[in-house]
Amino acid sequence: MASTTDFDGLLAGPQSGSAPDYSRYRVVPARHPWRAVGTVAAVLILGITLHSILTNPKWGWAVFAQYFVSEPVLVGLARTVLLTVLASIFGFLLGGTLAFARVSKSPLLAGISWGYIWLLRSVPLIVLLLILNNLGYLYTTLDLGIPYTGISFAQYNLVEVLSPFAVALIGLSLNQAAFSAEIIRGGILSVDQGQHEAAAALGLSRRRHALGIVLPQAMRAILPSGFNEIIGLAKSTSMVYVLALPELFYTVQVIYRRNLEVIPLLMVATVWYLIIMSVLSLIQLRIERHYARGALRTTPASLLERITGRNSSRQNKATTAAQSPAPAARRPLVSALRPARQEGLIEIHGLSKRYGSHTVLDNVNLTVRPGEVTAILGPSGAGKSTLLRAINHLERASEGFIAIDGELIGYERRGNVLYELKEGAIRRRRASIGMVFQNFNLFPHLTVLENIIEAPVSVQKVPRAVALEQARDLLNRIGLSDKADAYPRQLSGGQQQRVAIARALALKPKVILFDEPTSALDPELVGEVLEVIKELATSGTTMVIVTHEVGFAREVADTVVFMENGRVLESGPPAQLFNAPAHSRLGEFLAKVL
Ligand SMILES: Nc1ncnc2c1ncn2[C@@H]1O[C@H](COP(=O)(O)OP(=O)(O)OP(=O)(O)O)[C@@H](O)[C@H]1O
Repeated sequence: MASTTDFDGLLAGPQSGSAPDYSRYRVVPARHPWRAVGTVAAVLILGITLHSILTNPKWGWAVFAQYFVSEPVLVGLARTVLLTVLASIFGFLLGGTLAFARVSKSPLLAGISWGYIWLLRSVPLIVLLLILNNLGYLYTTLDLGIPYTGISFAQYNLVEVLSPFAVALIGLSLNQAAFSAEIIRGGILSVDQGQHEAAAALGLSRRRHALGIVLPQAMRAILPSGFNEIIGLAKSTSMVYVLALPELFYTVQVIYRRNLEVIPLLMVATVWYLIIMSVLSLIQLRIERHYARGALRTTPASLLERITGRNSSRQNKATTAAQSPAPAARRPLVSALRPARQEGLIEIHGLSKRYGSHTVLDNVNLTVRPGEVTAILGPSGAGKSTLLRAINHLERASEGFIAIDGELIGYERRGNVLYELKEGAIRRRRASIGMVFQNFNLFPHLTVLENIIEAPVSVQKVPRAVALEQARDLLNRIGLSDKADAYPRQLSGGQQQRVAIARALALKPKVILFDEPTSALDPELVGEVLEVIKELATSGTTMVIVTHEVGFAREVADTVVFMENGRVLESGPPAQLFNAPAHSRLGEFLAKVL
């Protein structure tokens, strides 16, 4: 332990003006005597209990050994394992479908899902099993055909179809589905709203959105309670004794009723249940580790890695890669974009947006010419972000229209009639509009490269190898080649925002929308993001930037738009707006922010 004299020496350093020599101090780890006492007590109690269990002849260990791997017990065990595995698979598949139905926008699907969950959670499992077992008395045959027409393709005797195993499997699966649906729904709800918006802005299909973005992130919340359910299910299989189905518990019951060796045979069942639960717990650990990728800055070492002292996870490799030598010389960003063409004309006519009685956008009219950079300024709550999100159809207009290169957002014009587009068509159109969010909204479970290629591969169907090459090229141009395999949470805020810009550029959009791209960043990191945007501004891509960086807007924008209370109060070249504002509110705003 550091002596008083040593401690004095530590303090004396800065006071005397010279740094203390820390290398001569010895560090003594904190001691926890009560922890040691507790451990010894626990080991003692465990030892006494084990000794008593192993030496007391009444436990009947010889009988235990005789039956532990006997044929009827192993057959019963196989049935228990099979029921657990199959009912878990069917239960979670049906539960997943019910959960997605419950969060869907369709009131009918959500209502049906709610009704199923309500009913199955209310009926005790044992009652459900008995009802299913008696179904054969209610309906003697199972007809596959067209109802009420007399047309039948196949007919089965229901009593034969519903064997005890089939009844047990159906009952356990239906019961499991109701509980797992709510667990999966909880996981889905735990995924940040920004992730849904980013997936929508990239034009990902519903399927890819649900299975590729939402579910992998939801899994972290789903797994602990999900495995609880599976473990509960493995134990609930013992309830199928009401069907006289000889699974593990029923089998030992049959044996001990015959030989009256109750305790040894209950121990046979208990030890097998312990083994099943231990295997399930190990599987849970493995799966949890898989879905933890990207969620933490460093993946915790596995049990094996902790024992061997090696950490070989991909995430930690990525961190090492991040420290590798500087990559090849950086190429300019501008040449990576689509060749400057007269594309990306944005026309906004009479756009209004209301939430209830609150008017957020009020008859906005604005034209952004192709290749122009437009900065939108205004006080908080002016409606700037809402306007930007309406351009990308993340917000639906209450009135008015927006067109990009003459194509209406959200509608298709045929003659004088406007047909509202379905979600699939809206998503396809979104691919030509890039969006960069305030909070980056990178997908945390995907590496930097995977984030960038996600939309080109799944939306534009670019071959994976080509998309990877283009993504590496983009990363080089934004100076982040060495972070290709890192996860977003391993990057600084500025780096994350540069990756988010690369992700938007990967779709080669006609228009890029920036929603306060620097406001979530530390002042030190703002510069690196603004540099990338400045470079893009010379590329001829149409850009609309909502920003609070007035100096940046003055330098980069061709047009500045000033908004307040959902209206455009003034717009024009930066020199005109900043040097001679026509509207008194703009003058007041500039006086405050400059
Ligand atoms: N989903 C919503 N429901 C109800 N009101 C909303 C909703 N979204 C935005 N608003 C309201 O719309 C107004 C404009 O919001 P918006 O985010 O567009 O403002 P902003 O100009 O971008 O502000 P800031 O600079 O603070 O981000 C605000 O008063 C906000 O409370």
